[in-house]
Amino acid sequence: MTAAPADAPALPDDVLLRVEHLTMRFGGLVAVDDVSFDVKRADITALIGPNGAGKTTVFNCVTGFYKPTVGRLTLKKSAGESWLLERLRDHQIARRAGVARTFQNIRLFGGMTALENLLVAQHAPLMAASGMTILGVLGAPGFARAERAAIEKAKGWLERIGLIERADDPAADLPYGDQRRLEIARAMCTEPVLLCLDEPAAGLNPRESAELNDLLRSIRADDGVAVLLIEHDMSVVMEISDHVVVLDYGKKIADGSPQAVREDPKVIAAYLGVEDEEVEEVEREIEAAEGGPA
Ligand SMILES: Nc1ncnc2c1ncn2[C@@H]1O[C@H](COP(=O)(O)OP(=O)(O)OP(=O)(O)O)[C@@H](O)[C@H]1O
Repeated sequence: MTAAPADAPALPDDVLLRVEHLTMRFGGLVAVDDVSFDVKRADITALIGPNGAGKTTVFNCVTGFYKPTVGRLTLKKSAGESWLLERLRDHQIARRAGVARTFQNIRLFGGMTALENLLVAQHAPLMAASGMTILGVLGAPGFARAERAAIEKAKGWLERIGLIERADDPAADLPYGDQRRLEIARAMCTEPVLLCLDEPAAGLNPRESAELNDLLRSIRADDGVAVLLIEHDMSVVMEISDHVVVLDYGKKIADGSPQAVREDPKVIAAYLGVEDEEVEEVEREIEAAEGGPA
């Protein structure tokens, strides 16, 4: 592992997370190879690429599930101060640095109600209000206040995701798309600065996909929370992302606006599965289709 610098560097105002030279090796396999990119505040950044490109591994490094073999992950803490995520344990990244995540497969507590799932997410502030004592839980006015605030917050999120009528239903009884949005609401109840979503649109029908897009847009606009998502559904990526980072065989091959990335011959080649020497040919075909070189 590379030595981390003595001090976390200050990031430009508009940058929330800076990934620098991220490399992750599993034995002889280089799953992520010298990848660098920025996630800006209140932007939706999509991480895309063919199967096995290294997207989940980048996610796992940002959220602390893996310690990078090499690289620096700087997350802005407050004006002039930053966290170095590679130095923190995963629970510290979630609780102290404010990075929340969801997984490819839904991980709600299926037997608990929708409301209870959102209350569980607020366990940490509730326990802090109890002073970590049973007397605190039973009698302290501070705990009662914190509990009321937690319920209000949970109800507010159920309203936002259109599930207030189903607050008392077990999470497992909800349709798939509702479970996805509930999971995102649960992550948002931890008040993150960065929300990491692993394939949030997977398995959704077009209506559920549109509801997800609306929710993510409102998180960007109303909560000012930056979103980093892995997504295979290009209609979701192109519709809601501000910034797209493309990986292929562990390396970054493109980084820019959805429009720029969509027209990048290297990206098209990666998705079509053509060899490196065929990229120029793809480039010529795109130019021809667009009526000649730009
Ligand atoms: N824990 C691990 N041990 C060994 N190899 C791993 C591990 N995790 C991932 N890999 C390998 O690293 C490479 C990148 O995998 P990763 O899951 O990050 O790709 P991905 O882009 O998320 O793929 P997908 O779109 O299929 O989910 C793959 O070759 C994978 O087999």
